Amino acid sequence: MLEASELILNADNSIYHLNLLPEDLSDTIIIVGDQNRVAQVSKHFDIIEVKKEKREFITHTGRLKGKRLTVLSTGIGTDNIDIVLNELDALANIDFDSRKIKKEFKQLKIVRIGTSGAVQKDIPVDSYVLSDYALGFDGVLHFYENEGLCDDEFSKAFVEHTNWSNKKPWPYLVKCDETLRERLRSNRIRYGVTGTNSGFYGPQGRKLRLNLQDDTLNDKITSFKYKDLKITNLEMESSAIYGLSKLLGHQAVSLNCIIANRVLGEFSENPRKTINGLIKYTLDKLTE
Ligand SMILES: O=P(O)(O)O[C@H]1O[C@H](CO)[C@@H](O)[C@H]1O
Ligand SMILES: O=c1cc[nH]c(=O)[nH]1
Repeated sequence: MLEASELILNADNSIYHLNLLPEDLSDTIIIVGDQNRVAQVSKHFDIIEVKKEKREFITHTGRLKGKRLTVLSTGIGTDNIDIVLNELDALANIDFDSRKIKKEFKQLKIVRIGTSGAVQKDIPVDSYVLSDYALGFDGVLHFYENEGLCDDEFSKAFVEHTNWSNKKPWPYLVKCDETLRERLRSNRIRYGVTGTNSGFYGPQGRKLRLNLQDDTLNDKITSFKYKDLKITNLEMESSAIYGLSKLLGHQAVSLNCIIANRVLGEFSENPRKTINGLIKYTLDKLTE
């Protein structure tokens, strides 16, 4: 039995941070960083059945072309993803009355629709990248037993190429779910390796007033190659989404809207329009 301090439920039996009851959730879930993006997704639904929120976690569940879908905001960062993935899984796979893990496992499909900055010249702003792999610079996965999940040879080559400081977490590489990737695939999408950072400024090599530990890190990220893989873009959630989904047995894919090109110093002139394009694309694919 899970103690009150471990599986934390609110007075109405909803899960602590997400404020959701098991029946509020569909098994296909779109996660977005920005709270305002939830309505940008759910405005396309034919009907919205559930609207709940707490802190940065806003959830709408509804139906589109007969398919039940949930869209949920995570806020920024892998620390929030640790909360969201664990609570989504609890909603699906733990009985809140008995506080025991259910005998029958329910698999969730999780699709991130997020913004991101490209680190390759040939990935233009306003394009879309599906993360075939996520490379985590954040360290969240190291707190879980994860033997055999990550490609350590890739990480070793990356650490050597970048002269990665041993004061930073060991970068971990996790693959997307191939079945869900197949479902979301098309020639409108590029594919790549997404670096997940623990911050937007220093950790992504942005220098405003503070000096960086390694001024050349982004150049080394751009020039890094392992077999036929190159790092394509940077954002702040995908590695923990992939890592925790794999450990929990769920399918996950991260779709990135490229709003910045860090090599060319460019930023999208209309990010909202580009994000809306990716939202429509994803909804079409999920309801095909
Ligand atoms: O647009 P979202 O989904 O928030 O994703 C990206 O944008 C945020 C930073 O501006 C980070 O969360 C990053 O991953
Ligand atoms: O450069 C960018 C753009 C969006 N989100 C990020 O995390 N980085």
